[in-house]
Amino acid sequence: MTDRLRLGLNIDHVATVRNARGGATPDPLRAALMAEQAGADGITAHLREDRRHISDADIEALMGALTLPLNFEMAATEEMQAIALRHKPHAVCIVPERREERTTEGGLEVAADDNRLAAFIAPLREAGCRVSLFVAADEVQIRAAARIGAQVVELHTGAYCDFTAEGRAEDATAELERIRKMAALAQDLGLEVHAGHGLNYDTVPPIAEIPQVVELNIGHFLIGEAIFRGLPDAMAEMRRVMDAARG
Ligand SMILES: CC(=O)[C@@H](O)[C@H](O)COP(=O)(O)O
Ligand SMILES: NCC(=O)COP(=O)(O)O
Repeated sequence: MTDRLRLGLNIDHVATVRNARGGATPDPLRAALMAEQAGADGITAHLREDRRHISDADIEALMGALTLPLNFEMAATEEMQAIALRHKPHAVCIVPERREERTTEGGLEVAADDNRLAAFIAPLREAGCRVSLFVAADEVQIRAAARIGAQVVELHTGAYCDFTAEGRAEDATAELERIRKMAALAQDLGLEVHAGHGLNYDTVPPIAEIPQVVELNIGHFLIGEAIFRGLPDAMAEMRRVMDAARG
């Protein structure tokens, strides 16, 4: 078996359920602590500008209670940079955000914004946060990420997952091939390679087989599965699927 593929659990949508009623339950911290016990390798939480799910208090609570590394997802704004520098999480992942989007739609446009992003990530890296950029499987973006000093790229698997769900097998295969090629390029450029968005038990195996990919961040699907089979069991099945694919 090649190196163990890490599983980061994204707990955003525990907060989505909580916020549906504006109360305190279900608590994303409880899910994170349960995931720790269930063998997660990390926790991912996305503090969106509109706070539609994860709140500032959630991040405070996670930082105070987690023993697992926190991967703090954030937009490239001064507000989020200040929050990240205050907490100094293990990792930050810079993601594009548009208020009107239902979920993250595309990857970060690094090349078109490289000078600003280079200056934006420098203090985060100097504060000891591992800096990841959430990008499409696109050579221009991967090369720009390496150029501006990111340590990690997280490859956006949303298009691949959407094509698969829509039965567009040829498009899914083509996107998967792009992801494979960009994972190899990213590693050649000295970047650590992660992948995430929209992954489920069916779409994970081909991604898990990519040798350069060392971490998957999975949230929406696993939180949904947890409704029916409980979080530990849902995660155990994903672990089994990942390990089986990794060989
Ligand atoms: C970047 C990414 O794909 C997710 O980690 C992100 O959190 C998606 O946004 P929502 O969780 O708001 O759907
Ligand atoms: N960066 C991807 C992530 O954290 C989880 O995305 P999803 O599984 O909720 O789509």
